[in-house]
Amino acid sequence: MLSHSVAACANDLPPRVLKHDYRDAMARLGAAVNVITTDGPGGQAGFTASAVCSVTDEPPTLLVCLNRGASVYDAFLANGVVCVNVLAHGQEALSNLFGGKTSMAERFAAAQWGELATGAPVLDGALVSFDCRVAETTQVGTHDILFCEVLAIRHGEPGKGLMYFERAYHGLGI
Ligand SMILES: NC(=O)c1ccc[n+]([C@@H]2O[C@H](COP(=O)([O-])OP(=O)(O)OC[C@H]3O[C@@H](n4cnc5c(N)ncnc54)[C@H](O)[C@@H]3O)[C@@H](O)[C@H]2O)c1
Ligand SMILES: Cc1cc2c(cc1C)N(C[C@H](O)[C@H](O)[C@H](O)COP(=O)(O)O)c1[nH]c(=O)[nH]c(=O)c1N2
Repeated sequence: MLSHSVAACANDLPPRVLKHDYRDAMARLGAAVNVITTDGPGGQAGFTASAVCSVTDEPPTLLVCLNRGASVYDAFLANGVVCVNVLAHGQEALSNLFGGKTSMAERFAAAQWGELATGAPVLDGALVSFDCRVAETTQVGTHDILFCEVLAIRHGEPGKGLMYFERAYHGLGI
């Protein structure tokens, strides 16, 4: 009962945060940079994502937020498989290529790729890659949240991670 009235109260609050203020604030929430790939009946596609995190280890599941306006959206929807390739420091150019407005051919020509269980492209030189099937999808605002069940993992060479913080890339770690 209490939680119901709290929720009703929360729904009555007026929206106070503008989009650009939200983005300015989010710029301070540092995150790892990943290239998310897919392949299958919808074709090969990939995009850069920082909105990625672990959900549960039983079953091993991570989430990826994908803007429905992205050119890659239809391919991801049709294929139902993804590979989350965690970028290493030094792969900034690849992040920018997969970050938009370049053709898929140009994006994939810039690196070497393998595959694991699903056929989604696995990036040579990634710190680690998670090969997944999309178990569930939820829509929130402009984005789909893909809940991705991990079917196989490939570890790359250890090295510095690539972080995105204050709208710039930074190396992190050893
Ligand atoms: N989650 C996302 O979709 C996301 C995250 C990072 C960057 N981007 C893309 O890269 C561009 C450059 O980003 P930037 O960090 O240099 O500057 P920015 O001012 O556009 O974004 C600052 C921060 O806001 C968040 N953000 C940006 N666009 C978002 C969106 N559409 N939905 C949810 N969160 C969003 C991210 O955390 C981002 O790091 C953005 O305009 C956007 O197109 C998208
Ligand atoms: C560092 C960084 C981080 C992100 C992005 C960009 C960059 C540079 N982009 C944007 C995304 O990569 C871009 O929109 C896609 O490549 C699709 O662009 P096209 O529509 O194909 O031009 C992005 N998009 C998204 O849907 N979810 C995300 O988490 C992120 N994160």
